[in-house]
Amino acid sequence: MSKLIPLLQQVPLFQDLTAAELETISPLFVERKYKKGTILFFEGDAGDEFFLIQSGVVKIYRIDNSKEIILSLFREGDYFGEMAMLHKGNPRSATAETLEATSAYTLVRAEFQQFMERSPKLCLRLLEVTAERLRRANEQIYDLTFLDVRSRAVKTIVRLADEHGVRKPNGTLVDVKLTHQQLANMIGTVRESVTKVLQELQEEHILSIDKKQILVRNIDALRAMI
Ligand SMILES: Nc1ncnc2c1ncn2[C@@H]1O[C@@H]2COP(=O)(O)O[C@H]2[C@H]1O
Repeated sequence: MSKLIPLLQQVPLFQDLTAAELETISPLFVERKYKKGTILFFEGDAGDEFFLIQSGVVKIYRIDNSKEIILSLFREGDYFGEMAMLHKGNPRSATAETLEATSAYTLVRAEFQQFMERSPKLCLRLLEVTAERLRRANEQIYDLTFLDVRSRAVKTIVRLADEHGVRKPNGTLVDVKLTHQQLANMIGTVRESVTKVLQELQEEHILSIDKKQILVRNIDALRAMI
């Protein structure tokens, strides 16, 4: 059995495929390894590959005049690059860059489309994830329009804890190393404002930071703020 099959079985997108379908699709993926800081593709590139992360972290962002907004962070079991692939001729909607050494499986458009044509369940799962990402993008628009920096920072940290958190005896550790600048690029503000909010939250004993990793000590207090 291919070593990819256990990963595919854990990814909601592929979880309805039969054992035979998994056996057919798994050899079509190509395993790739990337160093930290590798650009996988740029916004605007032509794209015909789908990426499934085996390990590591990838940031999805847009940049304008050296100002960056991070749209999402993806980790093991997450996929990206499906948008340009679904519609031939659509360019990449954002840039993808590894935040850590990353291992991913890639699949070319023709193979993926063949599978979509054969598997309505795969299409439904793809729609579910796309709808969830749209819901989150709507929330980001709302937050950027109506919330102040502290509320946006709190929401971002709660989301990081929910999506990248590892339970520890003294709280939830966000399992991604992020600089204040990268957090600012997720929140849509400047580094100085993030430093100020993080300082306040540390003084309130809600979180602590060690080697660029956030440990949320009181997630309930953080949730109560949003
Ligand atoms: N707002 C977003 N939230 C989550 N993922 C996104 C968002 N925008 C783009 N992406 C992902 O980033 C990828 C960039 O390349 P694609 O447009 O091919 O496919 C895109 C999606 O997989």
